[in-house]
Parts: sequence; structure tokens; C-alpha cells
Amino acid sequence: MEGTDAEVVFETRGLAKVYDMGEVQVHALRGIDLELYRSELVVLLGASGSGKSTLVNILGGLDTATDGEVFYRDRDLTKASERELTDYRRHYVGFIFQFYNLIPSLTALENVEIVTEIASDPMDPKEALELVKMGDRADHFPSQLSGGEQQRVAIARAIAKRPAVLLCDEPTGALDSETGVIVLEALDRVNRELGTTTVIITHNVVQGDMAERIIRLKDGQITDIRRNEDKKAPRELKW
Ligand SMILES: Nc1ncnc2c1ncn2[C@@H]1O[C@H](COP(=O)(O)OP(=O)(O)OP(=O)(O)O)[C@@H](O)[C@H]1O
Repeated sequence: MEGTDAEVVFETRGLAKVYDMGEVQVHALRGIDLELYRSELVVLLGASGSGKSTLVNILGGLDTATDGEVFYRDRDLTKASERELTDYRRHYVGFIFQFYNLIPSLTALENVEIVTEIASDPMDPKEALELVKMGDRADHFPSQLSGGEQQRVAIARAIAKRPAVLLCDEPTGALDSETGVIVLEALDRVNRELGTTTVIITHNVVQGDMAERIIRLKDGQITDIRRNEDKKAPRELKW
């Protein structure tokens, strides 16, 4: 996509994050220069502690950089107030985490509705569940669903407000490979059908095969960005 007219959604320049722990300073990110494009699906790989979550949390406005720049389109996230970051997250960003964080006392449908009720241009919550193939389980409570099914409800909840970007921090980390593939299929479908720019953090190198680009982090720096010429469907991935 570089060198073409692809729309840049995120742009970072010299992005750095230092966690000040008193005696020691932890350099979680050490100068990240990166562009992410509209509608692309990117897999972010790297060893534990390499800075993956920190980077994604800063892109999503959950954390702030200590140095450098990060833009979401024209919006300078490094200069945004707490209130502006909340507004940004609410309108533009969907998050998926390793653990699904569904509300146990609400059904699948109600878990999605709590988001659609406050969003400005939401999907029909049922439609969001259908997109992740959970339409027939809408009345089930989280405790009646498997881990993979709960994660698909979490995806439906995250995408129901039609976010421009979907940030996924080890979405298959708690799942066996077969269930993981079903969750990745849901993410892939959302990416294709809604054009949501999607970032998937994983330790699993194989998942890179479903991405358009694979970005590797090491010690807070990007060591490699590779365009994947042979993009595979999640179903074809084996680990
Ligand atoms: N809130 C925090 N306070 C202090 N240090 C932190 C904090 N969050 C992360 N770190 C440190 O920053 C570095 C990068 O952490 P980060 O969670 O971004 O890595 P990661 O690549 O996502 O790791 P993992 O794959 O284990 O989730 C690590 O050394 C971590 O210990």
C-alpha cells in the first residue's frame, strides 16, 4: 500500500514511552515510526515485553506517549486532553482483549446493546452478533457460552458502534487453536465487510499469514515490516 493512494489512518513519529518506576525507568517504546492504513489488517508480533500492548494502547488512546507524535488522521493524540481521548475512543476505536470482559448478568444481545445504546451510528445489535455467527445465541448468558463464543460476542460488542479501528490484544491468547481460528475468522470477516482497520497482537507467528502486513517489535523498536503477498484465510492456519 505504500506508494499508493491508501489512506493513512495512524501515523507515528519517534514515538516513545518510558515508565518511570522511581529507581528504574522502563523504556517500553524507543522511537516508533509507523503508518497504518484504512481497511488493512496488520499482525503485530514480538516477544513478551517488546512493547506491543504499549503501542496499541497508545494508538487506542488508553495510554499516552512520553515523546514523539501519534496522529489518528488529523487528530494529534499526544496533545489530546483526557476528555478528548475519551471522545476519540468512544467514536473511533473498538478494543478486544485476551479476556472477554462480558457482563455476566446480561445476555449476549444485552452485552452488545449497552454499546449500541450510546453510539451515534450503531449497527443493529443482532446484526453485529450475526456478523460473528452468534445470532442464534443472542439470548445466552456468558456463563452458557464457550470461551471462543464469548470472544465473538466481545467482537460484536466492539464493532457494533462501527469503529474505524479495531485493536485486538492477544484475542486468541486464552483459546485452543481450533477456537482461535473461529475467532480470527470473525475478525477477518469484520475487516472485510466493514473495512475496519484491524491490528492483532499475537505471539503466534502463524497468525501473520492472515495479515496484509506483519510488523515485528523488539525491545520497543520495530525490527521488520513485511508485506504478506500470500494472505491466507484463517481456516488455512494451523498451529
Ligand atoms: N504500567 C506499566 N508500568 C511499568 N512498566 C510497564 C507498564 N506497562 C508495561 N510496562 C513495561 O513496558 C515493557 C513493554 O510492555 P508491553 O506490555 O507493551 O509488552 P508486550 O510486548 O505487550 O508484552 P506481552 O506480550 O507480555 O503482553 C515491559 O518491560 C513492561 O514490563
